[in-house]
Amino acid sequence: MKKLKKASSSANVLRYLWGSTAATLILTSILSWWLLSGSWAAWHSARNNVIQFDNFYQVLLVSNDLASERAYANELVLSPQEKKAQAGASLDNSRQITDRDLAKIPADLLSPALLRSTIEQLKPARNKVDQFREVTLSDPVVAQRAIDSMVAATDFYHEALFRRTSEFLLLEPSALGPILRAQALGELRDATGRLGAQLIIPVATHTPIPLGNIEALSRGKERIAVLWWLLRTQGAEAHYLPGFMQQLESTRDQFEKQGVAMIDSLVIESESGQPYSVDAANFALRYHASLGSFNELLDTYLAGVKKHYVYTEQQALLHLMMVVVILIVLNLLAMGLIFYVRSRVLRPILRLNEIATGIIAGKQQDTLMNDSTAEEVQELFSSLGTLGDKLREQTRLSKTLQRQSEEDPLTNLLNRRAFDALGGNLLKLASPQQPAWLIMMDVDHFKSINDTWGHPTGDKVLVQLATTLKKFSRPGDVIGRLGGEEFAMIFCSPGHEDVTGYTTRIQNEIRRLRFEGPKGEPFSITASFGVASGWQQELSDMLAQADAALYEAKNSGRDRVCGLP
Ligand SMILES: Nc1nc2c(ncn2[C@@H]2O[C@H](COP(=O)(O)OP(=O)(O)OP(=O)(O)O)[C@@H](O)[C@H]2O)c(=O)[nH]1
Repeated sequence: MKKLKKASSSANVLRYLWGSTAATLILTSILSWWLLSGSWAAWHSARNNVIQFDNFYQVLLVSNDLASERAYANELVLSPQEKKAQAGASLDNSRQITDRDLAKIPADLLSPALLRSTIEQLKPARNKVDQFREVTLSDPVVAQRAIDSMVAATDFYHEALFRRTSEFLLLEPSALGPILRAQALGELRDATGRLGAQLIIPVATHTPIPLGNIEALSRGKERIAVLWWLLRTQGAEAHYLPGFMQQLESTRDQFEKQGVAMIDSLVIESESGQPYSVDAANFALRYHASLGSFNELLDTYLAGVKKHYVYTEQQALLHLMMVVVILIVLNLLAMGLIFYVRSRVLRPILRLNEIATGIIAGKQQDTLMNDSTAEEVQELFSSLGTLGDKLREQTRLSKTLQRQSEEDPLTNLLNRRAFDALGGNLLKLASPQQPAWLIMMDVDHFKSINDTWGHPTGDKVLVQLATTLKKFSRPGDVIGRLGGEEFAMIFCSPGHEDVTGYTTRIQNEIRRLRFEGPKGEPFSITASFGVASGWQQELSDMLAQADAALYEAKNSGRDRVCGLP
């Protein structure tokens, strides 16, 4: 029962270990998933921001290119004959930039159909502007048409841009601020360009500015004021674009002082009927120059935001990789620890338990251990081995001592004390049907053997007698040397016939024994027997009875058995 309990407790320990391993695996997987999903989401969002903003950058760039191209187109329309070639070259250069950036827009950003439509809108507008490569402005209506068709082509593209912006924001709401502000910058560039366009024809034709243009100027200024206000509301960009606000203010200052001031004075001149203080070509050039910083402003903003998004993405990726590496290391450590404890500590301890159980049961145990066992457990193995050796030595010693305390050293039969103890136990098992029989035996004239042949010869006789008694005894018989040349046997037997036969066989055997003196002199011996039987009585009483019978055998001539019923 105890053994079973020990075996099941060993199995339990292993079960608990596997249970803990499974629990650790599940918990670390949940923790890993939780940590990884957060880092993954952060990285994914940062990466999305980079991609989306990059896409938006492409689309916005074309808007900016178109605004710029419009300004060069205005310059060409208004330029005097001698400057036509230079203005044409600048316009060509600007158109190349627009076409290059348009070609770069991937099909999934703006549909090919939409791009085709933009190009189709652009082509006739450009053709109308190209009429002014050779001829100077003569018909203001034709010139206005050329300028308006360029504005219409830009408007068409802007519609597509707005649609795309709202799609971006749906995809990645976290980029809302930067994308709206970038769009506002693009709008600002466009609105400031359109403002100047309202004055080009009146200035070129030296006519008052029509009311419609004055209203358009007023709406344009309001639009620009709203855009300036919107751009002041900086979000997180304030941290990673520290010089941007300053650049914004200086751009505004430059535009107010040069562009807006020029427009305002032209409007006053128009309303007061004065001639314009600047000719159309100069106006176009100077106004275009006052818008130069808008392109830089947009470039600074877009490049800064993109750089920030790329940096954020790199940081998020680094964080994600660190989390992955840490989790892998942690998982490996946890697994390693579990397997270390299992193979180097737990299994050896279970083996130690087996060895200790074996030692308790008195079995010889093999205390060899695996080299990979933990050092402390190895020491335990070695100590247990030593303990086992010592216990076995102790057991052997105590067995020897016990045998010595119970044995007669000459004949190896039980001594008197052991005979009394074992004989007393046997007597307790006796019953009327199976009484105990006690036979006392004493060598006849043993003194004369000693005297005649010497003490060593007497010893040999005693040893030979002991051998003879053992030879005739049965398992369970208790045989002892009571002292000197006196021996006794006690056993249980149902009837005296058996005892008589047994005693006679021993008596005859002793008679047949042949001994030699120190010089080979032959002699033989006889012995006298006293028998007693009984149950439920003390051994000492039976010994007294047998002794009395032995006394009788001695007195009645020796070499005989007395006391049998
Ligand atoms: N050799 C030897 N002799 C022993 C030992 N123990 C006792 N004796 C001797 O045994 C002898 C016993 O002699 P007694 O008691 O006179 O008896 P006995 O000579 O046998 O005479 P009966 O018994 O009357 O026949 C003594 O001489 C003891 O010294 C022993 O261990 N070895």
